[in-house]
Amino acid sequence: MTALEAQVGARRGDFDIDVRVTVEPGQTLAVVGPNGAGKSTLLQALAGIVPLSDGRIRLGARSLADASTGMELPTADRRIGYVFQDYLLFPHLTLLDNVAFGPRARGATRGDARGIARDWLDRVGLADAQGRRPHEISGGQAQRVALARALASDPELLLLDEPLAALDAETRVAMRDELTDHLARFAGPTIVITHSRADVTQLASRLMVIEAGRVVQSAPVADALGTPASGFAERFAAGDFG
Ligand SMILES: Nc1ncnc2c1ncn2[C@@H]1O[C@H](COP(=O)(O)OP(=O)(O)OP(=O)(O)O)[C@@H](O)[C@H]1O
Repeated sequence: MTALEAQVGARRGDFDIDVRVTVEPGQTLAVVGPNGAGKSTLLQALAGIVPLSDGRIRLGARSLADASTGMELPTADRRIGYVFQDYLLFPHLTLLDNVAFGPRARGATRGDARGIARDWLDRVGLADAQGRRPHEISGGQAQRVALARALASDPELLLLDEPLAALDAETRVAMRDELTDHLARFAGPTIVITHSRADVTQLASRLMVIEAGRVVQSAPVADALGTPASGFAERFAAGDFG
């Protein structure tokens, strides 16, 4: 079983984060905070897109990064599934090849990678659309492809950056239910960034509030929402952000 244990120091120009995060296998941690608090920076540091300035990242027995030695495992070798805020599908590739990209990058033959991709498109209900390109599908479908692509590479850690934010209200409710099912089947740790209280209560078991690059609160969801530790956390718990 693979837990995430990280102490993440990272810089973005004048801005920096210093966040300790632990997520157990099969657990989902929701990360909330005001705009610019450093939530995406945290995920990008975990994924190796932004280097650590301080701290270390461990995933199970593996060290992904250690600032004390300068070790940074390349993103492709971290075994991380990442759903970006705006999905970032490859526009010129079919849905099948978008999803096959991860397994292919991990060394699967073209045929095997496509087989895995077909299986994942089937699981997210898009088997019939495998030959389409991203501009030919809806936002909800793109969200499903992005999730299939993240999971098809058999990740040990799942990072979701506002995965439902771009969807209309009705689609969001349906996709939240689908995401709940996928997360229940995923054995590794998951971190989901969101601005939605409904996402937190339905998807996550723990909640972490980040403000100005620092952890303000980290607790089981019910405790965090019941005793919010800051003005932002209080407004979030009251459902002011949807
Ligand atoms: N590529 C970059 N170069 C320099 N600064 C950046 C870069 N990306 C983000 N920042 C800055 O880093 C800070 C944190 O940004 P980040 O995207 O991590 O916040 P966030 O909590 O995810 O915000 P949001 O809720 O708006 O997505 C912000 O002040 C932002 O302006």
